Amino acid sequence: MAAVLRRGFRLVSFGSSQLLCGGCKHGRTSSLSICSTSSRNSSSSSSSSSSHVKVDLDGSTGIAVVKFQSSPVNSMSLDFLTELCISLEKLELDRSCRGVILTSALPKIFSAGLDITEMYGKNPEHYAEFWKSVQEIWLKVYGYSKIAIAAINGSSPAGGCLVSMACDYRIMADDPRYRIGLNEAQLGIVAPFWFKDTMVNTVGFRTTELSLQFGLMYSPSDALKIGLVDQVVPEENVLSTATETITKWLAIPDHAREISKSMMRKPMVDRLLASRESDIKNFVNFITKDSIQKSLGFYMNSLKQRKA
Ligand SMILES: CC/C=C\CCC/C=C/C(=O)SCCNC(=O)CCNC(=O)[C@H](O)C(C)(C)COP(=O)(O)OP(=O)(O)OC[C@H]1O[C@@H](n2cnc3c(N)ncnc32)[C@H](O)[C@@H]1OP(=O)(O)O
Repeated sequence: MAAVLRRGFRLVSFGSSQLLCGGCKHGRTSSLSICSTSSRNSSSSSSSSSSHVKVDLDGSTGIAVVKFQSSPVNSMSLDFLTELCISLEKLELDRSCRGVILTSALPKIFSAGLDITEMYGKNPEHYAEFWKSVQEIWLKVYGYSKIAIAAINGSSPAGGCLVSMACDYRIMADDPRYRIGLNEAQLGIVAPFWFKDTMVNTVGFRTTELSLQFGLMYSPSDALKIGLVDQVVPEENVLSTATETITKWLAIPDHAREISKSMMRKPMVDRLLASRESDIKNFVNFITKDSIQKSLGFYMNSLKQRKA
């Protein structure tokens, strides 16, 4: 079975089989396969690209670089989340991959977080499908069996911060214009319990309490002080530092690292798995409220006006 799955990965970059993405069941795989390309060379390195995500796997080191390439700001739309989840799932099934680096192909932005247009002016069914895909990306990254390092080469608010925190280690570019944090409160929305718990497990209770209530965004140096990121390096060194870092992690026997990680993270993964439906209902009830839609509308307009 594993061999079949691996062959599927080689031949069809974003495979049409649900088997290939057992943890990412949006039922959206076939439409995404249309725009993807892939190639593999003799040393079993490979590249694949879809509209939102590019993957380069170096077969000699076992390191895959997963680049977000969703212009203009890598906002996490349903399609983005689906493609990212499928890419990570395939790498998880690929025995030649031992760790992934998540980074951005765009300048100045790691990810603008969840795509606000997916949460505004749509119907409840759409919100439920979207939220399921948000849950899935968190479940995939937080529970990832392989090493996951975030190379944060730009701003990373809200959902972008969540995905970074779900990784094993975070390296951020030292540009003082960049910001990272869970700023949901500033949009008039509330980070759900699993965003909160991920932050508590990263920076501790008190810092999370202040961060969530104020919707605080941190500069790289402040993020380093509170432990939201593990290292701050010059922007041009972010990817090379991530590669050096992952190489150190690769020196640990996979099974020992993986079981240790699971021991730390499984209770939180299980908590969301046990309450997925109620969490979706809660999100849909919340996001469909007139007052919340109004807040999101104001926020979207303020983003546009800031530019004008
Ligand atoms: C019960 C639980 C309930 C709810 C839980 C919900 C949890 C939500 C999590 C989230 O992730 S919400 C999203 C939070 N994200 C943000 O607040 C980021 C907002 N964006 C920015 O701050 C900036 O855009 C930036 C990312 C710093 C980039 O700045 P820059 O100056 O480079 O670009 P610009 O602002 O001009 O934006 C370009 C373009 O992109 C649109 N945009 C930006 N962010 C988003 C987004 N998150 N979703 C959708 N669209 C976004 C922006 O409006 C511009 O559009 P335009 O070109 O059409 O004007």
